[in-house]
Amino acid sequence: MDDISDKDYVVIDHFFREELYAEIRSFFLSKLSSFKEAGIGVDSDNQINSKIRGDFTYWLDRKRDSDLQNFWELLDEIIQMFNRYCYLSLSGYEFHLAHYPSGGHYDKHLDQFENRNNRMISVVIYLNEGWQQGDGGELEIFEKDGSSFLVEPLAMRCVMFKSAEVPHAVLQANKSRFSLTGWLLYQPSALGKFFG
Ligand SMILES: O=C(O)CCC(=O)C(=O)O
Ligand SMILES: [Fe+2]
Repeated sequence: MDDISDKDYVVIDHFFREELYAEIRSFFLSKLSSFKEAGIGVDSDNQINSKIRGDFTYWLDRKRDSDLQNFWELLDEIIQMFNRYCYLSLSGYEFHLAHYPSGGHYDKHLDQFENRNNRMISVVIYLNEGWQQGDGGELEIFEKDGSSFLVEPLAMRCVMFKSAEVPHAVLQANKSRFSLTGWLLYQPSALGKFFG
């Protein structure tokens, strides 16, 4: 909590109990055939441009995806913590599973859209067991002074950052790259269901 207040981002390893991690990963694998090519922008603006991003996503829905019940409950706790310790007024979230096939990347961007600015905190959880140097798909985080550093997308690692403040990019993956990505919202939104 202190890190995200001071530095705008935080990287946490071993974020989950093993059991919860295993549940998320097996859910991910069970949905892999239903992923769709991700777009950029919101709603009617939503365009697919694989020059900018090359991932495939599956938007989650708490009611339908009740196999992730333990994850949803953890998320409720995380939101409460942000509200209590960082004085945010988070009241919703939107999450998707993301698959970057080999060759996929995402250019430098911010997670807020021009016409929609309710994404407060970005949360990325990586599911890549046995990731090694050379597999690619590192998350590049840009600091305010323009310097940047790389975060390896290791299994059980969670990265959180302020959606409006931290520019970031996903370097080209040389192997399939799996993650669970989402946004904690200032106001709830159903938009997530309609794009990606
Ligand atoms: O998967 C990641 O490391 C970041 C993904 C991302 O930036 C996004 O989906 O907006
Ligand atoms: Fe992003």
